[in-house]
Amino acid sequence: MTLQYVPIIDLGPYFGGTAEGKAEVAKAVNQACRDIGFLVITEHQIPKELIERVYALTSQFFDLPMADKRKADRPRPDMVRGYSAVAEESLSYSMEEAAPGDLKESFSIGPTDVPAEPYYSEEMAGPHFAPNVWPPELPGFQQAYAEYFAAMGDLARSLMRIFALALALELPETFFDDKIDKHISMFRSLRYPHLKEGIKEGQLRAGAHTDYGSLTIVKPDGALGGLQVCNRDGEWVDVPFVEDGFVVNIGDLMMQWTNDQWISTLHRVVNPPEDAAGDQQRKSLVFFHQPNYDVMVECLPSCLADGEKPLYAPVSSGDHLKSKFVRQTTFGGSKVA
Ligand SMILES: O=C(O)CCC(=O)C(=O)O
Ligand SMILES: [Fe+2]
Repeated sequence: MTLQYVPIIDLGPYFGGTAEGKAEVAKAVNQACRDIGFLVITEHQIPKELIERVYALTSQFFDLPMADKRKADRPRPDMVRGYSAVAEESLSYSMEEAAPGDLKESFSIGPTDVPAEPYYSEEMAGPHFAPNVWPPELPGFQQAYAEYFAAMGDLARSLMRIFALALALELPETFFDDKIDKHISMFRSLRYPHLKEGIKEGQLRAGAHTDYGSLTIVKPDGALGGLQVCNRDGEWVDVPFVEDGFVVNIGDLMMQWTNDQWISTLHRVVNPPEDAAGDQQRKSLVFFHQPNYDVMVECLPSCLADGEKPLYAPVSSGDHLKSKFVRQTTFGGSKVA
């Protein structure tokens, strides 16, 4: 039976380290990625204290006056760093479809503590290791964000190991390790204000889109107006909110790697219901995991049945990401691509 809802999967048995425990988790993850492309994970080993610290500093940042947030403004359209205000981006643009700007503001960082080696600065590295921009006002912010980025990188590596186990018996658990050891991921905090008026026709907190990379790890809060996923029957279903859980979904690159055996699912963030009481402002912490820029993503041999052909031409992780970024930003409503 195909899962039509997002399952909740306890990673405890994987981290417990026994072969049975790992196989049990890998099996559940395989089904989730095949059927709906989303799962909620619990027992993920990320300290609650770190999540709470990042949340608190994120609130402080978004509460700053606009002029102060603008001190950490996004430097260039192809550099996803720093602050973007409400409606400056539309995720639906990345799907080649015109849509009003998303009702969210964001703050983004890329890799921190980048080594002073040519790999990170040569032409091919493009904007992937661009310097971060930080808000000058908030002590502890840079430290907390860098710690969170590192913790998410570690969790993503564990998830990629589970993916390797889930995909094929013949793939070693560490198959992806050397493809993500210089990952070009992005961590982005989001605040969706609770707007009661001025919302345009079709304007959402985040328009329907798929994510680009290998996987995404989201820490949502419980506000009304949350994340929805389009299931195999074409219905929008709510992602369950689990207090200490993370939402994980796979992105387009993982779908290509598996020749569509796993799906990068359309999702969106809806507005709160019109009669929602109180302030239903929503905050989320989103980590977009993206393999090393020079990794060629091409169909895994174990995902090809006899006589089947790869559906996608091989693409480098860096080129794939760059092609998506530029489309996502809007300036005065026109598409920059
Ligand atoms: O805020 C969320 O829960 C998810 C947002 C999202 O899907 C994205 O930014 O790609
Ligand atoms: Fe997304």
